[in-house]
Amino acid sequence: MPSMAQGGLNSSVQNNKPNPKSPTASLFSIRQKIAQHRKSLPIASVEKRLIEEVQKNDILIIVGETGSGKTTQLPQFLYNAGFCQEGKMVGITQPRRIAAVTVAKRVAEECDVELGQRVGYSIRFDDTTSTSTRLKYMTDGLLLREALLDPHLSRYSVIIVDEAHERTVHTDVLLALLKKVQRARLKPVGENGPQQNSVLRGCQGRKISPLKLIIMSASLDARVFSEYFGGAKAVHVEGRQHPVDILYTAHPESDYIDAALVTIFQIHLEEKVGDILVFLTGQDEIESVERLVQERLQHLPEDKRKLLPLTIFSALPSEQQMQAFAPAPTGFRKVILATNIAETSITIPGIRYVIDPGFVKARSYNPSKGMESLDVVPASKAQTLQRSGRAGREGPGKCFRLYPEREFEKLEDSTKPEIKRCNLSNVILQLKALGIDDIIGFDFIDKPSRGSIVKALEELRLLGALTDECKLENPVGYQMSRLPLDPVYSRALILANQMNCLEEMLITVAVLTVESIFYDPREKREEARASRNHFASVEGDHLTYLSVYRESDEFLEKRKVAGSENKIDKIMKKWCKDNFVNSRSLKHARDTYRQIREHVEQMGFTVSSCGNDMLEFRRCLAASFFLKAAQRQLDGTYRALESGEIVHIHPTSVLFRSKPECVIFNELMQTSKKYIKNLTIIDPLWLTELAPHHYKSAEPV
Ligand SMILES: Nc1ncnc2c1ncn2[C@@H]1O[C@H](COP(=O)(O)OP(=O)(O)OP(=O)(O)O)[C@@H](O)[C@H]1O
Repeated sequence: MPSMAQGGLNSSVQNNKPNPKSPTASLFSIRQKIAQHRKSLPIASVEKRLIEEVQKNDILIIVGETGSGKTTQLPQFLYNAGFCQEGKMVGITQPRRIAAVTVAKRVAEECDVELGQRVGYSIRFDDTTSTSTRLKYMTDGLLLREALLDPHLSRYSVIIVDEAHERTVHTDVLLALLKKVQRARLKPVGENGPQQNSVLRGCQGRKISPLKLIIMSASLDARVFSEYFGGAKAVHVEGRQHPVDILYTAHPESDYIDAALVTIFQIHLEEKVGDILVFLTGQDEIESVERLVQERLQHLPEDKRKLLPLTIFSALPSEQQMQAFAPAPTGFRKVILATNIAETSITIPGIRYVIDPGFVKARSYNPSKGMESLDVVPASKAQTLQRSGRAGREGPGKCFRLYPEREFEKLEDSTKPEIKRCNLSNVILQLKALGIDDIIGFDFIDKPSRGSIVKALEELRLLGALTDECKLENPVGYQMSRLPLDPVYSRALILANQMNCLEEMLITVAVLTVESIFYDPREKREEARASRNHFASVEGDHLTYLSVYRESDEFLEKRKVAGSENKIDKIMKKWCKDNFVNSRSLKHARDTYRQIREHVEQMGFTVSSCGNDMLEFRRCLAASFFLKAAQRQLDGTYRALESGEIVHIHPTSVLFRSKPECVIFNELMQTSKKYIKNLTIIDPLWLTELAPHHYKSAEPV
């Protein structure tokens, strides 16, 4: 792979400094600092060569160290080189929402423009772009949705797929789609090469020219991508902005949570100024470390307590995630407890220390059993490299890996592509909506197993999205593809609309999207259980969630709480604490409810409620989730009707003790046992009545 050594600098800073006493002086100095910072990035020295490579190659793979400036600078180089003329845009995709948002804000600041003007971001439920936007940061999933409306992606001159090493299912599908779009936008190859004079018409009759594609990461196996794109050129941007010292433990740690806590306090008490970023595996773990940090702080002398724990995980509402990006109050050190959503692309100002216990929660899926599992597994080398890359972005940093160096050598190089370990029904429905019919023959970079494709097609057929010939032809299928939800939840909303319980289903789906609506501290388990009883419905978890949500609504209503979001948040937090409800999860559920409600209303649905007729709502749950039904066996275990698996009711379910005869459930998870979660009691006869195409005879047992 040719590399680009650091050479001359291309950016320039203005020399005509204003009077230091003038009001514009401080603004000038901020601008000057930013300009100097940009000049100092390794990528700045190769701007001209990179642009030449983009001009010469329709597909370019760029590998460069973390922090070298790929994500923030390359789009600006392309803008300056004229790639956004005639209203065209450069699109930059990120696997994570948080990265799309924070990077766009930073680039807008660097360009000295208002966010949403030249530079903007667009993520599910939050679009800041305008007709003036030329550099558009977005999630890979969002670009896939855009392709539904504009199959040639005709508004883009260049698309940059950033952090491609993450190999999310959306990145993989997007790469395949972009390959197709690029071909469609090329004229038949003539003597002048492929990229000249080619003009097609976009969906709105606009002229469209060839599409440039750039694939980018710091930890990319460039060969895999190059081969996939028929020998595409790969270049390496050399140079790292600031050094990061990597430190390992001498021996393996038996308890990585405890080791992380010890390291947090060691840094806090012994190291120089600088904030700390700790990578943990999930919301529960993060919240328990947050509490432990608070507790241990109480044992420190008053003047040593200035450590502020903050959190970042995907179920946290965006504005709360953003709190981690604000500077710590004077004299305080921030310790940010994050999942791997903070692993790539983002720069959190102030971070000098990273603590990496070396684990990640990874989803896997067994299509034949329809069973998902979420296991804590060792992170890959690519992930650990990204993690250490979060230190050293503003100055030299340190990364504390909580395992011995010999363990690092044993890690997998990269993470197994998500497409090989997830339920594909969502992706396949989207591909179908994009007009891609032959899923098995589709040109994936890594083919998912035939078994999981067949299973997903079957599921979509049973949900009524596809015809018996696996074609997307009916209105229900199109409606389902328009909703940004798992097909089974989209179907549930469509059915609820017909059965007059859309309001109840919207709440249910919103609550099901959060990790856990209840707060269950180990030390107060009994008290928490007693409080949960107050919400508990004998008919199951879904109705219990409804009552939590509704009681929180009534509480706000009674108080006639008006005023700022902050005031509402405060009051809600107190209510949640008293009722052992997880306030962050509830807030997330409320936001999601609002967003999905907007979607269904745009689709022309009227949100009506079944009032107290919970029978109708349970019938609707049965009609929606009939693929996940389970029947009690003589020995008290359950048999999942679809797969025949022997399963157990999860102890967190309100039905754990009552053991009803027949239930529907939303999740089948393998942890210490095969557990079903989120259950509602149903009459087994409903299955044959409401899903006769699946349960043909009158005996589902
Ligand atoms: N929000 C921000 N606030 C302050 N500085 C920032 C911010 N975003 C980026 N930077 C600075 O710009 C540098 C380059 O960031 P950029 O995201 O372009 O690098 P990258 O090569 O894409 O890194 P990675 O591979 O880790 O995504 C960072 O190291 C940091 O110094």
